[in-house]
Amino acid sequence: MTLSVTNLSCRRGEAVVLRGVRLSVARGAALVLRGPNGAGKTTLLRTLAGLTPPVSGDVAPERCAYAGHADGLKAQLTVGEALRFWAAIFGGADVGPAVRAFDLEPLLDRRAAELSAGQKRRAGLARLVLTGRPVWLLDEPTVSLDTDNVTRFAAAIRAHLAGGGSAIIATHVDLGLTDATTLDVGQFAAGTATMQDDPFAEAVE
Ligand SMILES: Nc1ncnc2c1ncn2[C@@H]1O[C@H](COP(=O)(O)OP(=O)(O)OP(=O)(O)O)[C@@H](O)[C@H]1O
Repeated sequence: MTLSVTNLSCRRGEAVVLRGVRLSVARGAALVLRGPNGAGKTTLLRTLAGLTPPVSGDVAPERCAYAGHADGLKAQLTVGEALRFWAAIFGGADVGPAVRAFDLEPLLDRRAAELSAGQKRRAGLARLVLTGRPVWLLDEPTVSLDTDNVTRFAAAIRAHLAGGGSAIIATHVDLGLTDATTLDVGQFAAGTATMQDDPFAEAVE
């Protein structure tokens, strides 16, 4: 099993958004999070990524690579500089596979500040490949991508899965991951609970 959590409760600000989350994703598998706007998909992914401490339960952020709504690029760095920086941070991986997976060769000398939204997104998603981490946490990753690049990104996910990785994805776009299982996040809704109501809250304050 690549990632398994039980009895995870998640907060957003002072609100407890999700309670009793149970999920697992195996090597080579993808899990697609479902639920309407506000259900808690981003909250769950941020908690799994270690960006927001869980109210209760354990996560393993060191095994995860997160791609959220922001691309995480420094405006003044070129795409090549950003990729080499990330590669150095995550253990010195060759940037070639990431460049090829996201068709970044023509953009390597361009500063992030001068990229289109979709170009920024491709450069940001390339970081996933460079991390070498087994679990990709993806929050609406295809925003700003054109059709060809959605296809390219879906191929990158499939390659990651084929290599024994896994992915947990919040997406409203069909990525063609026919074997993916789905998880309805709404079943874990915590109602109107706040941190003050939660007996575990002090443990993470
Ligand atoms: N910074 C914040 N502080 C407090 N509450 C927040 C904050 N951001 C979001 N929320 C609330 O947390 C709940 C869960 O939001 P979340 O972003 O996880 O939903 P989502 O399922 O990802 O929605 P969407 O499909 O719109 O992206 C919502 O009720 C939302 O209003």
